[in-house]
Amino acid sequence: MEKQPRILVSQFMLKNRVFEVTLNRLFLTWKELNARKKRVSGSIHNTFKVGFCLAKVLHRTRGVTSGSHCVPVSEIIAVQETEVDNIQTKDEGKWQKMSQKTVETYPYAFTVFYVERARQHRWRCGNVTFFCSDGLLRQQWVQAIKEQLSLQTCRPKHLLVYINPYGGKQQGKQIYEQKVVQLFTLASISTDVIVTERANHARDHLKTEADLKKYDGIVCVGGDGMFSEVIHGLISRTQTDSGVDQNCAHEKLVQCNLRVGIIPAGSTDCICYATIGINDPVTSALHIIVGDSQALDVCSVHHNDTFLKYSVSLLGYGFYGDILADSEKKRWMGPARYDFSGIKTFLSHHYYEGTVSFQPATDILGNPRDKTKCRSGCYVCQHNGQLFSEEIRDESVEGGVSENEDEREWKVVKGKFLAINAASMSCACPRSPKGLSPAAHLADGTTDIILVRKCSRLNFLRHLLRHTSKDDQFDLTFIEVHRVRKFKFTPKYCESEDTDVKDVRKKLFSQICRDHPACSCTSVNSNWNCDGEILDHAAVEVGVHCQLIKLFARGIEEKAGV
Ligand SMILES: CCCCCCCCCCCCC/C=C/[C@@H](O)[C@H](COP(=O)(O)O)NC(=O)CCCCCCCCCCCCCCC
Ligand SMILES: Nc1ncnc2c1ncn2[C@@H]1O[C@H](COP(=O)(O)OP(=O)(O)O)[C@@H](O)[C@H]1O
Ligand SMILES: [Ca+2]
Repeated sequence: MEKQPRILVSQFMLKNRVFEVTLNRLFLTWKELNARKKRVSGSIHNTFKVGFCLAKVLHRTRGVTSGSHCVPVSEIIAVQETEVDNIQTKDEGKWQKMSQKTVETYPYAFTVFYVERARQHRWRCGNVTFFCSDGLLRQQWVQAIKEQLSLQTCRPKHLLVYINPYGGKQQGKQIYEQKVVQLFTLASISTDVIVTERANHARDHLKTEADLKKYDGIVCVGGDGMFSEVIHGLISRTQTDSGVDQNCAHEKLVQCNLRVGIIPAGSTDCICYATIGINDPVTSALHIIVGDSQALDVCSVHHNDTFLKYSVSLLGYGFYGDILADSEKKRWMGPARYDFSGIKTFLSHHYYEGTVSFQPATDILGNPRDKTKCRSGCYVCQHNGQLFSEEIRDESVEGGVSENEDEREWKVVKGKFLAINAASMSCACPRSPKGLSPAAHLADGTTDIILVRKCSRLNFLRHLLRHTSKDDQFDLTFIEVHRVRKFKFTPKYCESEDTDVKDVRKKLFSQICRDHPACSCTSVNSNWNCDGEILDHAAVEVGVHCQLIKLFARGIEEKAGV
């Protein structure tokens, strides 16, 4: 077949007007040739139904000026030849068939589907249909656009999808079928879908059974808990395949190559919200289709040299641990369980004693009190990621852990805490759009430890309320925040080798309450909330693994659509 020219320029009809349409390696543009020409009634409009109606073209695309449009090739979803006979145009608010005259004059059409930016970081699938009188010209254009799309090698072709039918409002299956399937089909993505039948089904399948070579990525439909399952399966599988022992807290873990996409259908959806800017299934599906990639830090959590869990968002002891433990009993309430347990936990006002030790990350760019935030293409993440990989290289040359790391000073904070939170990312979510640590980075190799010391209910409420306003939630005397690469927590009432938290509670409960006759405390230790899962131990050792996994995301874009 004849080789396509590098740039295609042709004239096509659109909205009954003539447009000059240009395609090069980077952009598809269309520009009205005679902008003043009056619109003829019954004209062709570029919003219409083709099979199923994806979305109205709202002319919100970046780079749109009046009569001129520009779509990056990297944001084209698909191109299709269009049957002119079946096209319905929207005119004066009503769907109408195109006039016979137009059909006869311009019987050849093709439709381009592309990403449109809407409000609050939402993406939608827009479309535009060009009409012409020459069948060969249409064929040449469709072919050329398809060729450009085939050069987008970062796009996934075959995906493994896990759906949690019980997450959030139990809508996972419906959300996937009604909002995602048609987009994947349009983008020629094939899928193997597994609807989970029990907790840890996805994790175990990934860990031992799934033939990962077959896929270009994994998609999970659910909340943060479901995402956690998927990355546990994927990280464990990658380490096993590479002979790395997860139980060794100081071992360098091997990065996972397969990207993971999250179709939000959970209760908090913090990971999706903080990496894309919104928890919206269509937006997530489009980020998967265009083949976005965002690296993510992962914390490993160990107890006495035994691996417990990984965390990518919140590791919270005290307040958020107690909320989670209480809310698990109220799953039937759906996402509202967190508000209910939140108020209950706030009123109970428990504090916990213990020691937090950490190595402050001093050699990196960024600080938890920064005003600038982690955004798409973040310089801080790139810089610190580079620094981190250089350190790792040096270590492997010398063999063993670098001296620098061991020599770094450990800070020790002892006290009574309402909450100890480690946020590896902002933890932005619909409840708090700026998150627990607004300046935290997705991929800088660090986590922000937020210590909330014992204070009055009123002061704690002030701190909580500031998560929902512009005020600085760290600018309070009882709050400390540190950016770290590693930390340890030791509860005052330590667990012995073989006992778990429940045994400790039993053992110490009587003694504590003898010491404080008026106290209403129910437990001496809290639980760790690890991305929405409860850990079995209170004493933990945590290390950050810089950019261990990758998501189908690009970080939050600086400027959203109008
Ligand atoms: C008074 C208003 C205070 C608003 C404070 C909001 C801070 C919210 C920060 C939330 C960070 C969430 C980090 C992510 C955690 C998720 O991994 C994890 C699992 O998600 P999944 O169920 O989708 O699987 N989710 C959670 O652990 C849920 C945390 C929910 C926190 C809700 C907090 C509500 C607090 C209400 C306090 C009310 C005081 C009222 C006084 C009269
Ligand atoms: N088929 C299933 N039945 C019961 N639990 C499941 C199933 N699939 C996954 N889970 C578990 O459900 C929990 C919550 O899932 P998630 O999708 O995060 O919803 P939510 O955001 O409402 O917590 C996770 O711990 C996950 O392991
Ligand atoms: Ca981080």
